[in-house]
Amino acid sequence: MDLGAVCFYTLLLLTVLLLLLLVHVVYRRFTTLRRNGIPGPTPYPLVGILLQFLRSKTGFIEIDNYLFKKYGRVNGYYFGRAMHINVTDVDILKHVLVKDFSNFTDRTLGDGFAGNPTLVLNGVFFKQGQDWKRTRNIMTPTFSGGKLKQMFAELERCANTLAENFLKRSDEGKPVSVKDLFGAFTMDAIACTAFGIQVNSQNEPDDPFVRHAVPIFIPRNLIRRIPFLLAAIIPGVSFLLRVFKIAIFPKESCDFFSSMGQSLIEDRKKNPTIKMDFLQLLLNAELTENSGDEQMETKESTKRLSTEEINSQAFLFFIAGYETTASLLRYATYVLALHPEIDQRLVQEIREQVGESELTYDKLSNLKYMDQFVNETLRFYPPFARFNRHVTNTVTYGPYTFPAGSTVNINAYQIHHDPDYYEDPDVFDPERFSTERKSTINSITFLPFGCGPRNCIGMRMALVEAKIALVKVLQKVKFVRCPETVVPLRLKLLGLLLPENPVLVGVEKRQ
Ligand code: HEM
Repeated sequence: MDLGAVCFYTLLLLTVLLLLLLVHVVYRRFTTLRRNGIPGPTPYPLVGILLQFLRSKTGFIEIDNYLFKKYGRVNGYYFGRAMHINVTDVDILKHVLVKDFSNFTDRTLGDGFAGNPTLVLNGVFFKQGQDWKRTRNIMTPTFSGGKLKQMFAELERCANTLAENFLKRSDEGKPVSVKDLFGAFTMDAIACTAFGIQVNSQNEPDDPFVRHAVPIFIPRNLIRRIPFLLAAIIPGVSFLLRVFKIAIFPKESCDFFSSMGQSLIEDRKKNPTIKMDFLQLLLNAELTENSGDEQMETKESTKRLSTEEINSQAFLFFIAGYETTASLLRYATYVLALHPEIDQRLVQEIREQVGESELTYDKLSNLKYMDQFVNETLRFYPPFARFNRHVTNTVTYGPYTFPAGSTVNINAYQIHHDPDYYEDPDVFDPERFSTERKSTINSITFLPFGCGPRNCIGMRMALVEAKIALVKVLQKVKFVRCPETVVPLRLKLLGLLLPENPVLVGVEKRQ
């Protein structure tokens, strides 16, 4: 055999060996879950369930339901290369969210997230490990009941504008897309509570704040999602996203909020104010920690947030609080349009407890039926219905081993509609949350704000904001079902729970 042929056959052999090695590595990867006792569908090589996900009209409502029915309360699948484990078992949920929190501290952000600017990545939602803990510890006091009380007047001002706007729409006698009005309200509310600026997005949609905020929440079409989907399949794509700064959040909007926050912070530092917004509260936390002693300073600096970090938190409140709270209000009005008897009870309670008098924080806290109604709305339609935890170290629960690096998914929508956890789960019944009955609900199965040390930091704020809006609006108008109201709602679940079409209801002036 001549030298050329020897080289050719050696190369061929090496190529075959390399291919076999690759097949072996891919095979090992895509059988990891099964080898660890986690049942699930046989994955399509490289893409996992990605194609089913793209085809599905209801997103994870249908997919998770199918997996649960076929494989049980702990099941696994692959999204691209990533290993995912769905859990609806209460005991394991308790371990993941609370008891073994140190092994589940972080969220899995996904490879597609790498290209986002630091304004986004510095937000507490996205931070990891010790850095998350430090940030969360500094932020927690800013959400106390006392601080919220001080923001009450601003929230009330925004809610008054909202009620007036609904009243105007009642004169028009046309179906109303309630999300548009509630979205503008939550935007105003966040602008004043997070940044301390008065925006009237409810009546001035051309305000620069509004113009830059709106694109953040418009879902990307398939073409624009391709780079992020590729990152889930092909190793190395996330590196390219980072290098070329290809971000899920629109760059222009991020730049706008980054420089706006920066100049607000600088301005506040130069001209101290007694404003009571999150920006100021975080700045106060920074100043309180500043002892003036240089040695101390270095030690203490781990306890403070940098200007850049403060800016990121204010931006995050906006991302986390805008769509979620507006969604809660959208679903609440939809329910009221279909259930006039619930509307009646709410209005009666508002008349008895508030009447024509001024609304206060304490009066709001005394609205018991309102609280039951809001909780049941959050159970029935949890706005942020699917969240996750990253598995840091391999851990075993009974027959299941969760490999390090995999992701545990918690589908609150599915858990809230599980007949083993809620009797007649598809019946809307605020009485489930009455004083007598609510103790029968296992807290780990009510997850609209997540659970454990990494739950929603804005929960109290969201509840106060939503309840003020409902009181003010229901004092003025009534929601009714109209021919354009779609019943039942068709929903899609990605992380947020969204209706397929805008929710349209009739609005009538309350007599
Ligand atoms: C009805 C409205 C809201 C709902 C349903 C909601 C729901 C959630 C959920 C499910 C999580 C994940 C929890 C977990 O992983 O266990 C979360 C996290 C978070 N939410 Fe909310 N949220 C709402 C409003 C707000 C508001 C108004 C703010 C801020 C002003 C906010 C700020 C945050 C932050 C910062 C996190 C991340 C916490 C961390 O990682 O430490 N949320 N939210």
